[in-house]
Formats: sequence, C-alpha cells, structure tokens
Amino acid sequence: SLDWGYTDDNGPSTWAEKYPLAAGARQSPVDIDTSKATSDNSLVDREIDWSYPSNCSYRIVNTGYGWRVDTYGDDTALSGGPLSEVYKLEQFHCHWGATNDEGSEHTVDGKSYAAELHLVHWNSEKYSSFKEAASQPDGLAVLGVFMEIGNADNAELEKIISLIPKIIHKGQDSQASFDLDFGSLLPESKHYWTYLGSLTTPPCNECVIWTVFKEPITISERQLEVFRSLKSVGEEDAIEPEEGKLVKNYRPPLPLGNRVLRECGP
Ligand SMILES: NS(=O)(=O)c1c(F)cccc1F
Ligand SMILES: [Zn+2]
Repeated sequence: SLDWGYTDDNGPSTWAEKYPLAAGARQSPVDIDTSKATSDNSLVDREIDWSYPSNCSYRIVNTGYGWRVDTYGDDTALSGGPLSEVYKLEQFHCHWGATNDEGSEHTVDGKSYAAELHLVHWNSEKYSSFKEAASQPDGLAVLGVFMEIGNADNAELEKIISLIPKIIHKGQDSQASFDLDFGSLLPESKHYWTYLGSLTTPPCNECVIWTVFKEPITISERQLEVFRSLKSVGEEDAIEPEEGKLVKNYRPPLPLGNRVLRECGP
C-alpha cells in the first residue's frame, strides 16, 4: 500500500506524521482570498514569459498519485512575473476530484474547480538539478491552471488522455513524441496570483514560487472520467476491478498565514 495518498487512512490530514514539512507555515495549496490580494507595482511590467517547443518527446507515467508527463525540458524557459531567474520545465501533471464540484487544489474565495493543471519548472540558472532546486526556497516555479467542465474536449489534453489507457496501473509508463502546443494548455489571459508555497504532495518541500492563473481552461466530462480511471495500485496487486481507482488526488487548502498574495494582470 502507498505510504501516503488521498484515502481516509493515508490522506492529507495524516501526511505530517511521516512528512513533518507538511505542517510548515509556507504550505500549498491555499484559498485565494481575492480581497487579500495586493496588486503592487512590483509586478506590473513583469509579464510571465514562457517558451515551450512545439514538438518534443515526452514520457507519461502513472505515479500512483495521478499521471505525470516528463518533458526533458531542454529548450523550455519560464521567466518574468515573480521570477528573478529563468526556470526550465521539468514535468506537468494534474489534480482532480471524485465529482466535478471539487478537484482543484487552490480555491478562489472558497470556490473549487473540477481540476488543476500544474506545470513544474526548476531554477536552472542557480541550481544544477531539479532535485537540488527542490530543496531551495526559490528552487521551483509552478504554474497552476484551473480546469472547469465544458462541452468541448480540450484538444491538447486529448493527446495526453489518449495515452492514459496504457498506464492504468501504478508504475506503468508510455513514451510518446507528440507536438504539444503548451500555449493552448494555458489560458488566454495572463492575469495571475502569486505567492510563496510548497509542493502539494509529500515531502511538501517549501520550495515553490506559485503562479496561479485566474482564467480557467475547459476540459470535458469524458476527459475527466478518463483521469478517474487511473489506478493507484500496480497490475500485480490483485484487487477488485473497482478498487484502487484514483478518483481524487487533491490536497485541500492550508492557511496563507502572514504570506503576501500578489495579483497581476488586466
Ligand atoms: N503538486 S506540485 O506541483 O506542488 C508538485 C511538484 F511541484 C513537484 C513534485 C510533485 C508535485 F506534486
Ligand atoms: Zn501538482
């Protein structure tokens, strides 16, 4: 069985027992209380800039906690906004819930979205590896994109979703080189909130500069059901067919405490 997860006996309320950082004062996610967001001028002319290649080889893996696409981010770059250096894309993944009224990790004035996409970058200017960066206060930069249910499929996500039947069980992976247009995985508006936080999964290192976009992208109900068909157990774990389904993998919000929440964009 997993030493941490999202069920009643190994879920977020138990993580601090084995992962003490989970009880820290700079944890993620948080509820974005829009009345607390300050739109100071320090960000006003610093647009978030990203450059992702159009065609790249990717590996999608079932981590037991969800799907993750490893991007070998050689010619990727994220800069601007709250970032003082250039960060490279390491991987992206998603969090979702059992029903569409929950699933995102960050919430906005208490509202949850159906899912949340995370693009995880690391500070390759200051540190020599993702692993080293994940132990530093400015080591990672994660872009959070809310996902809400719409009528249409999300065409870019469909390229990933079509691979999920090959990685139903924990540990399975699939190599694919597809031309992913990351730009269409991000909302049109660059309006975002930013604050200092952590990994939202154990070990919950407090190493992330979070940027959460205000505008959601859409995903269809069918596509979200495919996410929920993933299993948190390996093929060899003989369990009932309906057991071990990853129907939810989000951490509920933690207190913002005395952290500053900044807002930028139109
Ligand atoms: N959820 S998250 O984006 O904070 C995250 C990371 F950044 C890195 C590893 C795992 C993980 F879950
Ligand atoms: Zn995440």
